[in-house]
Amino acid sequence: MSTTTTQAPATGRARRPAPPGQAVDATPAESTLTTLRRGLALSPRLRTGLAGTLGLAVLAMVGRVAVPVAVQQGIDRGLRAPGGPDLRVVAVVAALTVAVLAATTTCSYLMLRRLFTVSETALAELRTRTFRHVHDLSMLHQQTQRRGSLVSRVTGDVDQITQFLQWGGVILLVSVGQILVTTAVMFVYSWQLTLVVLGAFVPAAVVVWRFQPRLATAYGQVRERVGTLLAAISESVVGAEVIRAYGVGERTGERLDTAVVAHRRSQIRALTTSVTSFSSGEVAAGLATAGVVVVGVHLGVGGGLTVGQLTAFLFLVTLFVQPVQIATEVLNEAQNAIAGWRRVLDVLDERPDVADPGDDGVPLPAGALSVTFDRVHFAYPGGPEVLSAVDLSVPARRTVAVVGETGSGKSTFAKLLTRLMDPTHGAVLLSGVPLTRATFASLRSRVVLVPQDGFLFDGTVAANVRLARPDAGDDAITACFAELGLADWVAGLPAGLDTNVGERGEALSVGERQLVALARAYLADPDLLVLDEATSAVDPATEVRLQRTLDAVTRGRTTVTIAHRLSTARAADEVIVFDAGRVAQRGHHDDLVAEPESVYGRLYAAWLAQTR
Ligand SMILES: Nc1ncnc2c1ncn2[C@@H]1O[C@H](COP(=O)(O)OP(=O)(O)OP(=O)(O)O)[C@@H](O)[C@H]1O
Repeated sequence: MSTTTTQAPATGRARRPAPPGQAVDATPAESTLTTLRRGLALSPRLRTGLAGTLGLAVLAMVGRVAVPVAVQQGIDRGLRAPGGPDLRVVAVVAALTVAVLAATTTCSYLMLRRLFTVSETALAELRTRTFRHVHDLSMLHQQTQRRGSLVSRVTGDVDQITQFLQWGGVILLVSVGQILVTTAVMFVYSWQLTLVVLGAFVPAAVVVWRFQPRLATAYGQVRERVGTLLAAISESVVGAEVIRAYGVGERTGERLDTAVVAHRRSQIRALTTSVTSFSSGEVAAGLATAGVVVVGVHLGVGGGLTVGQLTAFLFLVTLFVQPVQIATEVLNEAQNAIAGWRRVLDVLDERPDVADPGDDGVPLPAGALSVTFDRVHFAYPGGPEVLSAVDLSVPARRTVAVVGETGSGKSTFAKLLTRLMDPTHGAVLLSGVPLTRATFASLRSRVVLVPQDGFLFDGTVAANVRLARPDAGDDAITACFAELGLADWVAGLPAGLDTNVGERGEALSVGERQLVALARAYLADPDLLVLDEATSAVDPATEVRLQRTLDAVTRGRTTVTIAHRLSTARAADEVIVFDAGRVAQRGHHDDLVAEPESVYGRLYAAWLAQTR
């Protein structure tokens, strides 16, 4: 039976999702419009009240056009009135202009407020959704070299969309409004001059249009390089200790330098392309103004245009040219945002490695859980098989130790057992329920994995333990430490339960971190506990304390321990020995050591020699 997950793509659109484990950096070529359509479909809130916002943008623009119209009316009907200058008309025109400007300023304020609120809300949702999805992709997708790339999608790429929608989007809306209103007023004054202006911009429009695909490619590369740069930075920060210890700062620095240079080059390439496209707008602006002066004077001489109308038209040309140039620039910036959007959408399209069966799922049966591996095979994406035909069962309440040489498949076994990954073939069952059918809510509350490094979050000891049961009060947490025989250890901490453990728990020793992680598992009260024993040496006192705590935590529940210390294997009800991805032996420690030539016999002899 194949248990490979087949969940529909997150965006629910027709494009074929990438299979689990496939690189998300392989951004397929896709047109700007397709990306926009996909993006808007995924964030429908962005379209909320768009017509109203556009309406407000157009109204806001009326204010700007009011000035040239007022100048024309002031000159033709006031200063150059047929019966001599009429200052009353000038005063009325001025008062009306002030009123129109006040009304349009209000429209402009309302438009900006709507735009900011809608875009911030929609993009906050997109960021949260992307983050959750990246989290769901866990195990197979979040491999070190790609973490920077994934992080850049949730941060930089979403920021790029936000910046564009808020500033570029506003400017684009305002510009489009200004172009529309100005064109209409220009037509009223002179359709011939309006055609001259529009004609001057036709070649520029063609250039901008033709440059869009090139810009899309150039900015696509920029966004990808930002991801590579973040990956290089995150690796050098996370691995700072090793880098210093081995004096390999220069080599790591070189990787960073290469990423910085590649980013700079792609950015320059994108900007050069955008400047070429932008310059065509400059040329068109010059042509339009010159054309209006020449044709306007010609029309004026023929009596087809008054001085006031020509003056107003020249104002209007400026009002038309300015937003056209700005819109060209914004369109270029839009390509950067669209490239970011495409990367965010691509990540959302990736199928999670494992998916919650949701309403089709069933809760795990009550009580301690039994474990069955039914001919389980597993291979990491693109790699060889690391677990082959694993067939085993562990009765409920049994304590089992899993041992084997490094790389024999023990951690892979633990990840399959806790459904951090699904087998390539075969099935894992808990009390007869295939894990692929167990609801996440039931699985995550009944099965707990304590990883080797006992990861702690920045916060107090109590807050870290409380992660297992958010409603647990300090009394319950104190009682939990007491039941584990750790009351005196907690009392010895600088601020007891309120002691801060620091980032990743680094203010505590490795052994102490394990104690907190075990208390967390104990409070969760799981029915199946999977422990990855710490390999790092802890001092003898902590080791004794850890062992006592472990005994208390595992009592009465099914426990599978990835055992690095064979003292743990010796104390287990049964030992399962892995060798090159297969179960080589299983039985009680005493029976297994009776065969000194077996895998376990050799492991035990090596361990004894090392501990002596
Ligand atoms: N994320 C991964 N991608 C590709 N291959 C992996 C990955 N994780 C582990 N492997 C490979 O799978 C095999 C089994 O690894 P696993 O971590 O299960 O071994 P292990 O017995 O737990 O080793 P150790 O005792 O050192 O922790 C190894 O050959 C390892 O290289």
